[in-house]
Amino acid sequence: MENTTQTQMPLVKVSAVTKKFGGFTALSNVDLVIAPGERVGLIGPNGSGKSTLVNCISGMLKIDGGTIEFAGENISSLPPHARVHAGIARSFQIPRPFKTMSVFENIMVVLNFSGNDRKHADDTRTTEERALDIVQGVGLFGKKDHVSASLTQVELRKLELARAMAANPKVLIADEALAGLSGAEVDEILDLIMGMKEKGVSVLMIEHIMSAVMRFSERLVVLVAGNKIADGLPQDVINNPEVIKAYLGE
Ligand SMILES: Nc1ncnc2c1ncn2[C@@H]1O[C@H](COP(=O)(O)OP(=O)(O)OP(=O)(O)O)[C@@H](O)[C@H]1O
Repeated sequence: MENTTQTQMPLVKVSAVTKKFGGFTALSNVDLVIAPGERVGLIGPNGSGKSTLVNCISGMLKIDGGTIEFAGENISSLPPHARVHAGIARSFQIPRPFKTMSVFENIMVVLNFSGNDRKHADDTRTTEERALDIVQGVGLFGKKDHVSASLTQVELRKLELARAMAANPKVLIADEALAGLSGAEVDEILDLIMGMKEKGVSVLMIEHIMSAVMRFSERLVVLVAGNKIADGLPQDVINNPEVIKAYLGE
């Protein structure tokens, strides 16, 4: 069930990646391609290797075999900060916002340390103006001067998204961004993540909430026990007997 419609140069290209923890193989020859601006859902039963795969892409884990390319460059041995700099942002696990700083200050920190390097040449806004635009973009303008420790759960997710966007990424890895939110809040955060496509940002989303995965994904990838068992259009993938068996057998 490989997607054969991809003709653009992939933004992310994971080829035959293997990751072992001691004698245990957490990922076995996994391939994954993400096109520029594409929204890809990554699902699989608990312990199937989803976090391990995104940790390999973001550089938190070293791979034991295969290659990871980003925009045509082999980044397999780059440290995490160099991958962030190249345009890979990871949200919802680390880094956490600075609790004693305001929403605005949290965005300024990211812009000063990473986003400014990667801003578009024709962007004439000041750093402060850019920070305010980002804060406004996630609906936190009214809270811009509030310390992040005072934010609600859904506001914190918005701040994390804003921090990821401030780094001006080409791909965002959203790892269980919707966990613990109410139905309306899930829709709110999902809308923000889906809106990134208009900014040209690709998103790889790990998520257990299937209704959200189906709404979000242009393509759906399934890992089971460290192997990719399906990769294609979401409707096709969820009707794949091997995928159904993997979930029912959980
Ligand atoms: N640092 C580690 N050392 C040893 N084993 C690990 C380590 N990290 C992950 N594993 C093992 O690798 C397997 C894959 O774990 P991983 O966290 O990638 O799964 P997952 O699909 O993200 O699961 P979940 O949906 O529960 O988050 C599991 O069996 C896990 O116990």
